[in-house]
Parts: sequence; structure tokens; C-alpha cells
Amino acid sequence: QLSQGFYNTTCPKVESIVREVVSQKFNQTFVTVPATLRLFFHDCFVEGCDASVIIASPNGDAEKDASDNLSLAGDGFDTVIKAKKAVEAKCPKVVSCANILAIAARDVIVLAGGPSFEVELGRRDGLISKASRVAGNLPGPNFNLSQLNFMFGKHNLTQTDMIALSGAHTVGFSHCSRFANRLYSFSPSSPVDPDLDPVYAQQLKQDCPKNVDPRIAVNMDPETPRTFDNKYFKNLVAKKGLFTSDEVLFTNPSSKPTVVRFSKKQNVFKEAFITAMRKLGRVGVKTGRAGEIRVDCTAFNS
Ligand code: HEM
Ligand SMILES: [Ca+2]
Ligand SMILES: [Ca+2]
Repeated sequence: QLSQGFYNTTCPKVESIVREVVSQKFNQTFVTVPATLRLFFHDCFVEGCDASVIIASPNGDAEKDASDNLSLAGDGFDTVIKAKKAVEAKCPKVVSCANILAIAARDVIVLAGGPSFEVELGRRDGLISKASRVAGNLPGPNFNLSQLNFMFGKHNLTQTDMIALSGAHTVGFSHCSRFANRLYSFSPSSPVDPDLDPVYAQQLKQDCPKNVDPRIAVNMDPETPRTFDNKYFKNLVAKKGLFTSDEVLFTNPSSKPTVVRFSKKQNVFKEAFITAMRKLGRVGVKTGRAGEIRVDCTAFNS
């Protein structure tokens, strides 16, 4: 059972210590925002929100080494590691890395102009971090609606939660390989996905020519890539969703009304996003005596 005041007596300043480190990092690079947010999502969907994804490995078989996690940007890890160091200096061995990641994820949303909200705390850090446990637990960019609903449903997240959380794609980048099939090889009769706006498709082809350097990435929200807003949903309505898994939220009649509502009402989206983030933060959490409070976020306590 998590609670908002979990560290009120043991580390009352934890949230301001984390916020300070996150804003310093944000001032160095905007990538801090999408990197930290995505790190939180990937952590929660594998072994629960327990910082399992942050464990480093000498052998290349830790959770972060799994292929689905290789594109996690280093700035997210760096943010948590730095915040943990600052917290350890004030409250040694009290605050888990999982909680620091949850606080940092909220803080980056606020820094990008998104809504603020209270974060529930009390998670403990996990004792398992294995690459082999990732496959099948993270959604892919070519998922259809039922695949998305199934994967989020396993964690008690509703279709509305899933749609709201997809709104995180209002910031950040994607590598060309994740959507190249929609530009060049969609179907024999139509190489370009007909659910993609033709002008946007043309733009994407320019940014991602065939055989492009695999390191090239494009903004996922072509309109306001650095603002946490509901532009993502307006883009879906305009057929400018980057992934199949984004655009399907608009093309499927079951999810379309929610996308249209979020596209018209910023506040409705932001409220739904807060609700869904808090639910995401409860996924598979370890509390009480389960797990441990890691001293170094990248290694189990020995
Ligand atoms: C609904 C299913 C989802 C799918 C299929 C999906 C898939 C992806 C893919 C393929 C990328 C691009 C990775 C790359 O090429 O570097 C990406 C980026 C990103 N995703 Fe998702 N994602 C989903 C949900 C979420 C959720 C729930 C969140 C957070 C709440 C999230 C946050 C992000 C962020 C912030 C980025 C940008 C990362 C960066 O710029 O470093 N995604 N996602
Ligand atoms: Ca985890
Ligand atoms: Ca945006």
C-alpha cells in the first residue's frame, strides 16, 4: 500500500531534492523529459515499478540490455542516478530508486508544461533484473487495439488509461525503423499506410529515407515536440500519428471517441493522464519488507 506522505518523517525533503536535480538536468538537455518518462513506463511493465530496469550488468543480460530497452535514452538513467546520490547525501538508505523514478517522472512532465500531481510513495526496489523477462511485456509500435488493451489490461489499466498514457508521445523521439513499414512497405497495393496523412508521410520519407542511418530519430509530435500538451491527440485526428499503435486509437471506432474528446479538451486529457499515471505507478509494487532499498540504483545491495 503506497501513500503520499510515506517519507514525511524519514526524509521530508525528498521531493524537493529530486526536483532540484531534475531541473538541473532539464536545463542541460530536454531529452531528460522523454527519457525519464519512458524509463518509468518500461520499468513498471516489467517486474512492476521497482527500478529493475536501472540495474547495470557486466554480462549484458540485465533488463536494460533487452532489445526493447536498448532505445531507452541514457539521460533517464542519469537523472535517477544523480537524484539518488543527492537523496542519499541527506537521507541515507531510506528512499528507494523506484520512488525516485516515480517522483522524477512527475517532475519532468511538469517541466514540459504538463499537469502536476501528487505521487504515491513507498515502493521498494526489486531483486530481479533479467533481459529474458522483458519479451512480451512491452507494447510494440505495430500493435493493434486489442493487443494494446490486453497488455495494459494485465496491469489493471483500462482502455481510457492506455489512451491517456499514449499521450506521453506528445514529447520525445523515435528512430526511423519503428515506422518505416508505414512509409515504404505497408501493402502491395499501397506502400504508404492510407491512415497516414500524405503530406506528413512525405515529410517522414524525407527525414527517414530508405536505408537511413539507424541512429536517426524524429520528433513523435511534429507540432509541439517539447510541450506536454494534447497536440498528440489532435495529430491523431489529423492522421499524423507516428506509429500504427498511435493512429489505431483514432481509426478504431472503439477508442476514437476518447481520442476526439482528449483532442478537444486539454483538461480532460490532463486529468485522465494523472489518473492513469498514478495507476501505472502502482503496478506490481513491492512494499513492506519485500525487495530492498538500493544504495546504488545500478546495483543490488550485496
Ligand atoms: C501504448 C503503447 C506504446 C507503444 C507501442 C510505445 C512505443 C514506443 C516506441 C516504439 C518509441 C520509440 C523508441 C525509439 O525508437 O527510440 C517510444 C518512445 C517513447 N515512448 Fe512509448 N510506447 C507506448 C506507450 C508509452 C507510454 C505509456 C509512455 C509513458 C507514459 C511512453 C513514453 C514514451 C516516450 C516519452 C518516448 C520518447 C522517448 C525518447 O525520446 O527518448 N510510451 N514509444
Ligand atoms: Ca520494473
Ligand atoms: Ca506536444
